[in-house]
Amino acid sequence: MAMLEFKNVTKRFGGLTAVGNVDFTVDDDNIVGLIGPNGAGKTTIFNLITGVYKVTEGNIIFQGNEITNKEPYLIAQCGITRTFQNIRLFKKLTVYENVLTACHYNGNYNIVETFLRLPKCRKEERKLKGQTEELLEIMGLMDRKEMIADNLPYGLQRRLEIARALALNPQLLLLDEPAAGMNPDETEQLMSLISYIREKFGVSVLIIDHHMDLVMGICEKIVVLNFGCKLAEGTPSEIQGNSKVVEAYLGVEG
Ligand SMILES: Nc1ncnc2c1ncn2[C@@H]1O[C@H](COP(=O)(O)OP(=O)(O)OP(=O)(O)O)[C@@H](O)[C@H]1O
Repeated sequence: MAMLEFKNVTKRFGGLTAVGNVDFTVDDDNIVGLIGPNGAGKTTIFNLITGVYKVTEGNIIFQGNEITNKEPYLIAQCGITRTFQNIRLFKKLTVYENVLTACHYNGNYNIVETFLRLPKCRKEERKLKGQTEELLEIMGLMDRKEMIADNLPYGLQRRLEIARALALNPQLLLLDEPAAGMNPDETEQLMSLISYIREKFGVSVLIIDHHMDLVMGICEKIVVLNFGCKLAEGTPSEIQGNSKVVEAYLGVEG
């Protein structure tokens, strides 16, 4: 069974069809790429999956359950988390605090236990601090843990955002242009990291990116959008050899 089924989904903004009757699936343990020219509807699809935008027509099914038009916090609770094209962090908090606050979402203690500093609360706090350090280690951020997030180099801010998304223990991670602004070396390191994250956390990943080497290098499947419609779907080699895709991206000689 597919982890995520995006079934004949349409999103209209007034007269503009941003996503028109698009369908695709994301299987367990898969990395799927969503590519297409600017304005093709990629981020709108992320906003529909996460409940930020309401679907006009169609259905979104996650692990067999209908999540169409549910509230974003309920969808996050189901196990879908995301990063954003324009990075969203607590800019004035440290790197460590950014991840710890996200880990607290999974904390299993209440306000009374916290106030009274009961043993259960102290044990939970130790567990969350351990989780935070493990995530910082994996993301290569441990040596910057006391740095204010806003002062981190751009590429590391993107890694920090992924760490925060992973702190919520997702089953499906949505990454919106994680390599934006990165140089080729950083992009290559990020590719290895995303593959490692899939193995380590057993998550599926849906990724939007314009770096073709990244998308072609790590995805099992690629979905290509153009003007809100699905133009093609297939393995990286199928997509690279698809004449419609080459035409949409590169244009044809007149
Ligand atoms: N809230 C909104 N209101 C009106 N139109 C919107 C809204 N959000 C997106 N759109 C429109 O929907 C279309 C698809 O936009 P979207 O941001 O999904 O494209 P994209 O493929 O992610 O592009 P990019 O690669 O530039 O980020 C665009 O024409 C955009 O202007």
